[in-house]
Amino acid sequence: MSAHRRANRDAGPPAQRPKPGPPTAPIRQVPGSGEAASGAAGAGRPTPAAAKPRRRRRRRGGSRLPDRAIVFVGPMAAGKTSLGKRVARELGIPFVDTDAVFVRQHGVITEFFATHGEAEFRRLEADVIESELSAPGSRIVALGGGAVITERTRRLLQDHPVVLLMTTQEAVLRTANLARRPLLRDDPEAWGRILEERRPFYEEVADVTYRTDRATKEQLARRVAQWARGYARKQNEREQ
Ligand SMILES: Nc1ncnc2c1ncn2[C@@H]1O[C@H](COP(=O)(O)OP(=O)(O)O)[C@@H](O)[C@H]1O
Ligand SMILES: O=C(O)C1=C[C@@H](OP(=O)(O)O)[C@@H](O)[C@H](O)C1
Ligand SMILES: [Mg+2]
Repeated sequence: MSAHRRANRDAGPPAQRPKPGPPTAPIRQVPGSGEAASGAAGAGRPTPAAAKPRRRRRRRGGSRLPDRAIVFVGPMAAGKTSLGKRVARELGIPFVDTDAVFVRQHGVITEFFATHGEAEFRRLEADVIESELSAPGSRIVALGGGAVITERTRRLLQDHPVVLLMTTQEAVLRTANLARRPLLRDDPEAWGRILEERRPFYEEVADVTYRTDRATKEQLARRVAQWARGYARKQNEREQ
């Protein structure tokens, strides 16, 4: 079993194509908690304010974070955008949401779907993602939920640390703004069906999985940030 499969123990069957690159050491997934257990996530960790100066020192050292985009994937309304922003803040690095870039370039997504259809959306979405992933340097990049169905995008993700966020339909229907999501607004219950269609793709690209319905955003932001630092450490060890 590959390292990233071990990290995805609660996310379903093994990927057909193991993803190369770090992490190389096992990163256990705590069953049911959705947290990577490679570090002491949660208890005893510094407050964000206290942690800030230390993060800055680490960043100047230049070796504490992956030197490329850390990518968030997962089903609609799992928390990619909101958690991605928080993790970027926690790590002191930029955040990019590829849906927001799409909107700046092509207009509102619901309207784009209505006028041009999903296939054209996917083509342009993949262009946006390719352009964002090609930029060097540490960044968090949140994708739209359907981005992984495009093979070109999945191929690009092989070269990036990928965090999969998972949740449940019940949690999504409770919290999400469905009007902004063209695939859900007329049929919210489609969420579960769409997830099952895409699940193999999510599992193929993911290095680690977190459940966003079982912990607060604050807890998750710290845990994912910790995981990203561990990923970079292993990457550096491999390169030395
Ligand atoms: N633990 C959590 N992590 C992330 N988002 C959460 C969490 N709990 C509730 N939410 C809410 O779920 C919604 C997720 O929306 P969003 O971040 O846009 O998801 P996505 O980008 O995956 O579609 C937001 O309204 C967010 O406030
Ligand atoms: O899952 C999908 O097909 C989509 C998800 C959306 O992003 P979020 O996952 O951020 O809601 C957005 O890209 C578009 O509405 C299509
Ligand atoms: Mg989003």
